[in-house]
Amino acid sequence: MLSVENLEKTYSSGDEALKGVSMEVSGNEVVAIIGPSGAGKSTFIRCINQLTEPTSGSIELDGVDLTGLSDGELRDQRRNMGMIFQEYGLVERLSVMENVLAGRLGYLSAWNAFRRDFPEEDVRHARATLDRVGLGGHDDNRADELSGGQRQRVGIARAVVQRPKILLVDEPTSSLDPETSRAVMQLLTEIAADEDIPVLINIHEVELALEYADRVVGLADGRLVFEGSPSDLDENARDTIYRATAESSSDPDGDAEGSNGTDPRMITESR
Ligand SMILES: Nc1ncnc2c1ncn2[C@@H]1O[C@H](COP(=O)(O)OP(=O)(O)OP(=O)(O)O)[C@@H](O)[C@H]1O
Repeated sequence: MLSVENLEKTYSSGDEALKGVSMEVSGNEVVAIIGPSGAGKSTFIRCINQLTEPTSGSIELDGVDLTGLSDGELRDQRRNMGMIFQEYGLVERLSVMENVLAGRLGYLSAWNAFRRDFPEEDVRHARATLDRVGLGGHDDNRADELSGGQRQRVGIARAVVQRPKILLVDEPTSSLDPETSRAVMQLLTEIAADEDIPVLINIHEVELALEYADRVVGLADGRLVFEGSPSDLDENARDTIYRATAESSSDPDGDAEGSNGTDPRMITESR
């Protein structure tokens, strides 16, 4: 289970990207984070993976606090978090198989990692995972020979072979056409069930979140302002998520979100 408590992030530029966000993600649920540009969605995912250091708050994965770890401890904990990126994050000149096996590098000794010497079991698992994501037979293709949708499937396979405890997914469909986007979202929901792990997805496209997520979280101006099932995300809820940024920038007290004060699902303060 991922448990985030009162997470804050202020960049050195002074930008307050997260202002006390708390949430839990567990089981094999698919949770979509939506919100306007600049709401803090990417910062949230990057803080969980410690690609960005939070300013304060706690992040626990299966009871282990991920903040303040030594480099070695962080390396071990990162193995537990599969990360999937908007721009795929592949090494374009390497083969599909080499890219997928990169997900196992964190398990190798430094010497074997240097030589890219993977156990046979890792290679078997990588091949089976490539079949699973619909890329069987593409092992030897270079990554730059693939379409965007295929590249994202390689990114998903690389995360899955880590055998992570959670998948963190940052805008997986932003570079894809609508049909491919739906196929990628479908695959992610199937992986959550097959691997029995939760999936936390930042996503711009609200309709995709509604179709594929079990739960939707709305961020606005660094705060969690909505949390509920897709069916709870009615027009009023959407309005709150997408209006809050504009209102808070003209609200000197910074407490404009939830100002309608009528909907119990709207979260007006950090928990
Ligand atoms: N590296 C950084 N240095 C300084 N400020 C940053 C940095 N990254 C993000 N920010 C600021 O933090 C705030 C939140 O940005 P973030 O990228 O997390 O939002 P987002 O919801 O993911 O937006 P988008 O949907 O456009 O990607 C914004 O004000 C942004 O300008």
